[in-house]
Amino acid sequence: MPPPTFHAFLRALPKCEHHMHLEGALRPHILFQLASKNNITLPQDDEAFASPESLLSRYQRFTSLDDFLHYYYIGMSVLITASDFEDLAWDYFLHASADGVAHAEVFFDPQAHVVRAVTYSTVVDGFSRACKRAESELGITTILTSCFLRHLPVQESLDLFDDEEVQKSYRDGTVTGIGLDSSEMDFPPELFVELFAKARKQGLNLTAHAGEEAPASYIATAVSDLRVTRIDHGIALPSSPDLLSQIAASKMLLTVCPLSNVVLRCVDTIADVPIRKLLDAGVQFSINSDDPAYFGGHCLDNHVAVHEAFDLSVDEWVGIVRAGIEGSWCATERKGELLRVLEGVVEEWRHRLV
Ligand SMILES: Nc1ncnc2[nH]cnc12
Ligand SMILES: [Zn+2]
Repeated sequence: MPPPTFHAFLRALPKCEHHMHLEGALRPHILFQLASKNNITLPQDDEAFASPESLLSRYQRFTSLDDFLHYYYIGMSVLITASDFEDLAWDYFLHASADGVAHAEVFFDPQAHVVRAVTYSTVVDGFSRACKRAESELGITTILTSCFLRHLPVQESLDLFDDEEVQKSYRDGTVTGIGLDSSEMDFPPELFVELFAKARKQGLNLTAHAGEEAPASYIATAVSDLRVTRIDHGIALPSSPDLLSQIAASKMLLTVCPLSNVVLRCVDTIADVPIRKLLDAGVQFSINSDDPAYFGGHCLDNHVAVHEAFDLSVDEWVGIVRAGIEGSWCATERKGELLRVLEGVVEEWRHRLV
């Protein structure tokens, strides 16, 4: 743990979280409660599902992204009603608020719900109700981004994108962007060029998971072919010095998720997340929780873990948080507000931290 004062400083910073999957906030004991309420039978041939405790201990032994995704998709199968989705997101926003998150751009995976006959509107109604509450009761501004699952046939993503309910959510601004997630290896970004071209034409924000387990070439094609304005994870970036310089010069934001990278064995330890390399190269990045219920920590825990591993200076932290504000998809006025809060925090804390 950093000294108590530094921990309080990290908490006080007006952090923007850009990379968290709302379904990844489903904690095992809630998962079991919802399974019982909604009459969902959890797999009986896997002893991990014997109890919330055994499930949680299985989460500590993930072997890869795909091993995690297996549990992630089973877990979310207990979400049925709009209230289930609302309660899940609200639980996340309460944690985010306690962590000092000021602005949250959150993902959800519509294809994983519509395939179970839970309608897109049910999911979006529930999540957007929680977003509205987060804004009015917690003062957290929010943005919802619909992610498409890259392990499924491309045509399924195009069909869902064109669906009337989905289009309505884009038109009315309830959902303002698309992302690309799920199994990465062998599903390179360029497969989804048509989907992203359509979304771009509609003025949606574009992001993609890239360079999490797969090499930097996935980051390159996410940028060149999908024309994303953000990269989720991107930890493979330093392996390509030219691309590293290009991303740094473009000021594109990487949404780095340190605890996730360790738990999913993309790196051995937090010290192997390329935080120092990104800072030295001038790459803009934010620090995020990805799937907090599965990876053992929320946004602040990720900041603390990075501080413990890299012992960053106050100025480096201020730079990271400023990059997060500037790289957010919120309105310019909100960015201005958050930058002023950041200035106030620095003024209040700098003398206490020397
Ligand atoms: N870390 C991750 N990578 C890819 N897809 C995901 N879906 C939820 N978490 C994910
Ligand atoms: Zn993710």
